[in-house]
Order: sequence, then C-alpha cells, then structure tokens
Amino acid sequence: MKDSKQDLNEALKKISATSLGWNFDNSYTRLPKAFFVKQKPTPVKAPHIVLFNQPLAATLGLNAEAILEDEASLAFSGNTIPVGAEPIAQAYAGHQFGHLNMLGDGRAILLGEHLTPEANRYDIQLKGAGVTAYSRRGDGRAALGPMLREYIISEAMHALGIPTTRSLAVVTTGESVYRDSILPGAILTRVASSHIRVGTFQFAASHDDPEIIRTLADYTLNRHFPECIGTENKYLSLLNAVIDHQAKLIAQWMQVGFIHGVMNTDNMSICGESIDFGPCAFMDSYDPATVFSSIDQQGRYAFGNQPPIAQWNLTRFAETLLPLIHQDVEEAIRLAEKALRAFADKYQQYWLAGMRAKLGLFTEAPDDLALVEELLSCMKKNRMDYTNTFRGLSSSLNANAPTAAQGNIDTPDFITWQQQWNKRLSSQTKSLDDAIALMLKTNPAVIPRNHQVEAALSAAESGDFTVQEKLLEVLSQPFKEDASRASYRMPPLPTAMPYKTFCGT
Ligand SMILES: Nc1ncnc2c1ncn2[C@@H]1O[C@H](COP(=O)(O)OP(=O)(O)OP(=O)(O)O)[C@@H](O)[C@H]1O
Ligand SMILES: [Mg+2]
Repeated sequence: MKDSKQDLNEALKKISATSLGWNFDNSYTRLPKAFFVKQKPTPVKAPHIVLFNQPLAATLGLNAEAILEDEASLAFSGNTIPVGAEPIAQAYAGHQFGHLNMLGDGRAILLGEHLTPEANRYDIQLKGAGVTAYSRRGDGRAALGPMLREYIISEAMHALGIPTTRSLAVVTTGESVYRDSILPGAILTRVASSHIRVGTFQFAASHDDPEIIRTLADYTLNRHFPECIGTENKYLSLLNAVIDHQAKLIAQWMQVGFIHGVMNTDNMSICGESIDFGPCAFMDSYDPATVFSSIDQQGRYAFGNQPPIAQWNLTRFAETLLPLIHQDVEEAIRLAEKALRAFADKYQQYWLAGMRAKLGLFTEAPDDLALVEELLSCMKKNRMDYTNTFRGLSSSLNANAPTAAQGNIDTPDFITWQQQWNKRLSSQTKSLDDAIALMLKTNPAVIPRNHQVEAALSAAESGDFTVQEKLLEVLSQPFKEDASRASYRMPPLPTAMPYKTFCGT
C-alpha cells in the first residue's frame, strides 16, 4: 500500500488500460439459469478511484502496462465492462437472525472469474454496483464508510493469516446514498475464492428438483474440494470438508478477538473464507458477551456465540445435502448428524492448538485447557484488553522487550496465573527464546481498533484518505512492533456510549 495519491497514480499507470490483464473464465454462468441473472452494473455519475490494492493486483497477475487514473475509475465502478466479463447477480437464500428468506445479490455484481497465471480462480465482484433482480426494496448501492470498513478489515484479516475475501479497489461514485442520513456512495471491488454461500445451497434445495442441488454440490466439489471427488460418498466428504474449514476459520476468529456480527447463513462462505464485513469489529477488553452490531439486540452473534452459531449454520447446510448423502432419509440423517457432532471437537482442537501457540507452548499437556480458561476468566474479571494482554505476555518473559507489557496488570489472580504459566513453559525442552518467538508471530501487536477505523472512515468521508492509507500500512504487518506504531496499539478511552456498528449501509 502506498502513502500518497501520486504513488497510487503510479501504481495504476502500470495496469493495462484496455483489459487490466483480466483473464476471465466464467464457470458460474454455465450453471442452470436458476442460479443467477445476467445483470450489468448501473453506471455511476462521477467515478473516482480512491483506493487500489497494489500487492493484491500483483497476486492476481494483472499486467503492468499503463493505465490512467480515469480509466481505472471507469473500470472499478462498472462504468466500463472488461473484455471477457459476463456480469451476473447470484441467487441465494439465507437464515437472517434465524429466519429463512430468499435473497440474492441485491447490490453486488459478479463481473466474472479471473484465472491467474498460476491458474488460481478468483471471483471479481463489484459491491454497490446497482440494482438487480434480487434488490427487493434496496437501492443496489453502498455508502463509502462501509466499503472502506470492508477494505480495512478484510485486508487486516488477510495480513493476520485468516482466510478471507479481499479488497482490490474502492471507487467513489459522485452520487449520494440515502440511509438515516445522506452519505457519499462507493463501490468496492471484492476478490473471493468464490461467493458460494451456505445460502446458495439453501436456495438450490428450495427447488423441488434434486438435480439442482446435485449440480451445485458437484460444481462446489470441482471448484473447492476436488480431493473429495474420488471418495466413497463424495457428498458426505463435502460436508465433512466444509465443517472442517469452518471449525478452523472460527477458531482463528476467536484467537484474534474478531466478531463477525452478522453470521447469517448467507454470510457463510462454503470455501471457508471470512465474508461480508458489515457490522464486524474486533473486541477490546475480553468478554464473550461482546456485541457491537446495533441490530443484534439478543446477542445472537456475540463473540462467545460464534462457534455454536457456526454449527447451527452448518446444520442448515447439511440439511440441503441429505438427499445426496443417502437415498434412505434416516441413514442420511444419521450420517449428517455424526458429521455435525464432530464440529465441536474439531473446533476445540483448532482453538486449543492456536491458544497454546499464543502462550508459547509447543507441546500438549492435560491441563492446558484449564490454563487458557483461567487466563480468560482473569481477563474478563479485570476487563483486560484481549490483544494487548497476549502481546504483553511475551514482553513479561523478556527483560529486553521492545515495549512495556501494555496489556498486563498486577492483580493477585493474574500474578498467580503467570506463575502457573511460567512453570508450564519451563516444562518444555524448547527455550524461552523459542517460546517468545512463537508468541510474537502468533499474537498480533496491531489489530483494526474500532476508534482507529472510525477515524479513518470519517477522514475519508471528508476527502482525506491519508489516515486510512497509513492505517492499512500498519495493519499489513500486524506482528511488527516499533515506536511509530505505538498509538495504533492503544485501546479506546473509556466512554459513556458503547461502540456500535451498523449493518447494510
Ligand atoms: N442497498 C441494498 N440494495 C439492495 N440489496 C441490498 C442492499 N443492501 C443489502 N442488500 C441485500 O440484502 C441481503 C443481506 O445483506 P447483507 O448486509 O448480508 O449483504 P451485503 O453486505 O450486501 O453483501 P455480501 O454478503 O455480498 O457482502 C443481501 O441479499 C444483499 O444483497
Ligand atoms: Mg451479506
């Protein structure tokens, strides 16, 4: 990520004016017609590119010829359609806060699937590109703030090593969107391994035609899980693979304190990427009941509920596969239930393995779970900052640590816990330096703090993108620690009003 507008222009000039180097092969458009509608983006009045992800463009193999800023603005707003793209809106359903609705891309348009020089396939989608057949009462548009939030959080997740959709560009539209207030409009270019959701399977299963669900399952197997195809029961293997990917993903969220905020089944990607960064936020002080989303009044998607909600969503996924898993319904249910029961164990294994690494533990001991849980309950009781506490633990072991242990405190319960932990560390054959090295690459120093994200968004809304560019640069190396980044590590000042995020704007 570059700091200045001049650098952004330089970067954009390197990309082909005519095709941007896209290499489209649109396999989704070869599915039965029920799965999508052809839909071109609706041109916008005055597109202007404000963010461009140079490293991601390189990963995609976009070519290095000259492009003018104006041309990039047209390309990433949907005002021009690249050669080879076949724009569509995808159909899907979804349980929203527990209630099933027929949905579909109401404001996102898939330009097509780009094949990189290494033959990796990525969906290239414009979010906020105009109305589609699935817009219902919506305007098909997106406001600048939420698109910038998605850009920041998705790129932060990527840098943290967590599977996620990514963000290639943000273009302002020169048009207003009307929400509770009048806001500047924007379009985000999203890059994903695919946009097949649990809700896509629910949509397919809603047809009175088993061939529709089989077609989608076969497509998904080919695209994401080819290793399952030769197995005895490939659809059961698909279920097991999706369960495994989700268990791993949610464990990673929990390890960094990420709260998705709207884990509806339409916001759960089958390939195991984090998707839809609407009301998401990172937790400051540790509390499993933490909720930021203004619409999540019951705390359905609270931090600590994410694993059981994932399992609930996976159960909805399993239901769609029952006719494929076995022709005898009872046998199909038995097999699916067995697969679903394994989620809790898988999740627990991934989570505990990650928490051991956060504590510098290379080995497994029977009391490790208790050790982790005691730390968490101490953190909850003392309202300790989740990120800084873990990061501070390695400093507490190292007298020469670069910064003081910002997150740590000296309450008796924490001191007692530290003594137990130190004893556990000394039972390992690996050295303390090795433990510290493991912790420093597992516990991020910097996460997208809510107040920092808000500051970047409000500066951008008044035309200053430098705050966001600096934040993105810091977040692209979350494990790096130096004095210039100290302010990004500060938890928010206590305020009377709890932090709130908003959905669907
Ligand atoms: N402004 C809008 N106009 C039309 N449809 C919308 C709008 N905002 C959201 N929707 C639709 O409402 C449904 C639920 O919205 P949700 O906030 O989960 O998705 P999203 O953020 O638009 O998209 P995605 O899940 O692709 O990131 C989706 O079908 C979405 O397309
Ligand atoms: Mg969504």
